[in-house]
Amino acid sequence: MTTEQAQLTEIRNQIDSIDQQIQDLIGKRAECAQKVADIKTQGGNVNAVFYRPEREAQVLRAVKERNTSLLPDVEMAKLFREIMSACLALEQPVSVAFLGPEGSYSHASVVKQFGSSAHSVAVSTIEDVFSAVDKGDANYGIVPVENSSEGVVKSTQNELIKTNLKISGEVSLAIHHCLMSKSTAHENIKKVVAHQQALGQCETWLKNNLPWAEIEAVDSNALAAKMAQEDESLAAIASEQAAQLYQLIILDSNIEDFKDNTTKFWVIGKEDTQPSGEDKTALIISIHNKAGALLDILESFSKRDINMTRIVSRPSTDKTWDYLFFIDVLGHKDDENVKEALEEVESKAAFYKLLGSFPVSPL
Ligand SMILES: C=C(O[C@@H]1C=C(C(=O)O)C=C[C@H]1O)C(=O)O
Repeated sequence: MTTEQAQLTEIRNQIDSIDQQIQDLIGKRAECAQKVADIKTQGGNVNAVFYRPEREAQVLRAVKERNTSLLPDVEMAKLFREIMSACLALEQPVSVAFLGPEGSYSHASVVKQFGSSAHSVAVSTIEDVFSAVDKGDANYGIVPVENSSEGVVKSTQNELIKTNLKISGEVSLAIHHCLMSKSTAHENIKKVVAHQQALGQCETWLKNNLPWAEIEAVDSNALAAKMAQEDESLAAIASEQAAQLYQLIILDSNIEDFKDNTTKFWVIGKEDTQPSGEDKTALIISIHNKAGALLDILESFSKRDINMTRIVSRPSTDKTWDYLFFIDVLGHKDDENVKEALEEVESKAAFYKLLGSFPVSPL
């Protein structure tokens, strides 16, 4: 054996032994998760809630805080995200409705938030995500709220105004588009297919790199990838996961014109989420049409040092030129100062709806 081989064998033996220890510990962790399930279902409780977003956020934050390894904090947290996902599936596999088909960015956000052991349920519209959770066809749903270059998602806003469901989590997903095809050569591509939003986000890149190609908008990027699987003259713009799923070759990565392209998603469910120590609260209000009314409402937050992280306005659909405001603040609705501020806002607003409190995402 050469010295190099001997050195490698030595290290690989060490890795084998570490893996064995990790596996034993994961096994022990799974037993604990099972015990948690037994406690939750004690006395025949059939309404037990297994998924606890605030607890998961706390576990992931602790992982990041403890991390002194060579792995970046987020990579370490992602590993624990998967371990928790598998442990939760032992208690009860959680089902999550998303805007399909598989391989969409909504699908990627399900995996980011719930891990790959979650059971994802593809539906065809954002309205269907809400109704799947409402009817109990899925435990949770994930809906896109806002994209950094394209703005708010109107159909999600419309549903949020009407729904009785609560927001229980937030996922930020960096959107990196890839150009993919069955063919390995750019010159074979006659047409590029993608969702209108993705085409818009890659417009300059397409002009510079595939000036000869025809461009066609289709219903979703994942559908575009499906089409490219069947026709070598097509290239699709979609996610890396879509390329894997539809067995396409990635010709170019990160082809979006704006590099910080990010979409924010919300998790919707039936339960209130307990405080995790670092939370956000989302609400919708409309105000009386008088001078200073909005300022008056915002003061309820600012005088208590409550940080407002987002305010988005849109015309109300039932009264012309009345406005609705979608507001996010830092803090949980049960935190004393947030609670007081919300009570005050409710008393001042013409319309008030609390959408929920949820953990600030550790991932
Ligand atoms: C184990 C529990 O249930 C689930 C699994 C968790 C885990 O594996 O750490 C954390 C929260 C819950 O989603 C719990 O409630 O503590």
